[in-house]
Amino acid sequence: MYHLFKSIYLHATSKEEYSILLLGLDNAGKTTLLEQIKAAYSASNPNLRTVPTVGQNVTTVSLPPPNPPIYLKIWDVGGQHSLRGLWQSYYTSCHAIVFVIDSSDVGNATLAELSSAANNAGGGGGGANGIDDAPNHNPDIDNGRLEECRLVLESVLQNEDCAGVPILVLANKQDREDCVEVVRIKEGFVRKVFEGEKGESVRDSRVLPCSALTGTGVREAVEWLCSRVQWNKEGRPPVMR
Ligand SMILES: Nc1nc2c(ncn2[C@@H]2O[C@H](COP(=O)(O)OP(=O)(O)OP(=O)(O)O)[C@@H](O)[C@H]2O)c(=O)[nH]1
Ligand SMILES: [Mg+2]
Repeated sequence: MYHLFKSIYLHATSKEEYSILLLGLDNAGKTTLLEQIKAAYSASNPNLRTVPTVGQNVTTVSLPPPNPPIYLKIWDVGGQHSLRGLWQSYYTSCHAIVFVIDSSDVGNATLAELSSAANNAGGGGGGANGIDDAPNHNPDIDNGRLEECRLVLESVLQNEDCAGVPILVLANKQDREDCVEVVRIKEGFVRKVFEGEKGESVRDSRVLPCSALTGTGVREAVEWLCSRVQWNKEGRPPVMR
C-alpha cells in the first residue's frame, strides 16, 4: 500500500523535463539567448557580457501557466570550429534543437543569390567544419559566413541521432541595422537546406526572428519549443523529474 501511495504521489508531483540543444556557429548568440531565457523565466537580470563558450552552459527553466507544467533543460555548447565535434554527444538525449544564425553575418546576397548558395550543396564532404568545400562563385557577392552556416546546419540535419527532432532556426541579431530579414533567411536559405538532399528527412521545423540581446522573440521561441517537444513526446519521451 505504501508503494502504491508513493507512486501516486510521485506521479502527481513530478514534471516532464525536455532537453533543448542550442547550436550554431561561434558568435551567433547562443549564450546570450540562454541568458535571456533564464532571465525571462526566473525574473532575474540577464548577464549579457558573454565570452566565447568553451564547453557547455546549462540551465533548467520551469514555465509558468498558461504553459504546460514542464521543465526545459537548455544546453548551450561552444560553436567554435574546434568544438563542433562535441555536439553529437548531445544528439541522442535532446528533444529539440535550436540552430542560431547571426543574421548580420550572412552577407548582402539577394533572395535568389541566397537560394543558389543554399543549392550549392555540391558533393563535397561537407563535414561539420564548414571549410572543405566553399563554392562562392560570384566574387561580387559577399556571403559572409553563409556557406559555413549551410554546411554546419546540413551536418546536423544529416546526423541520424537527430532524426525526427524538431528544429527551430532562429534568425538572431534582428536588432542590427545590417541584418538580413527573416524572410530572406527562411525562403532563400533554410528552406533550401531542408528541402535539399542532405536535409531530406521529414521533421518539424520553424524559422523565427529574434534578438537575443534585447530579448525580442525569445518567449515566442520558447513557446514553440514547448509545444513541439510535447507533440513529439512519443518519439522522444521526456524524463520525469
Ligand atoms: N546586436 C546583437 N548582438 C548580439 C545578439 N546576440 C548576441 N550578440 C552578441 O554577439 C556576440 C556573441 O554572443 P554569444 O552569445 O557569446 O555567442 P555564442 O553563439 O554563444 O558564441 P560561442 O560561445 O563562441 O559559440 C556578443 O558580443 C553578443 O553580445 C543580438 O541579438 N544582437
Ligand atoms: Mg557561447
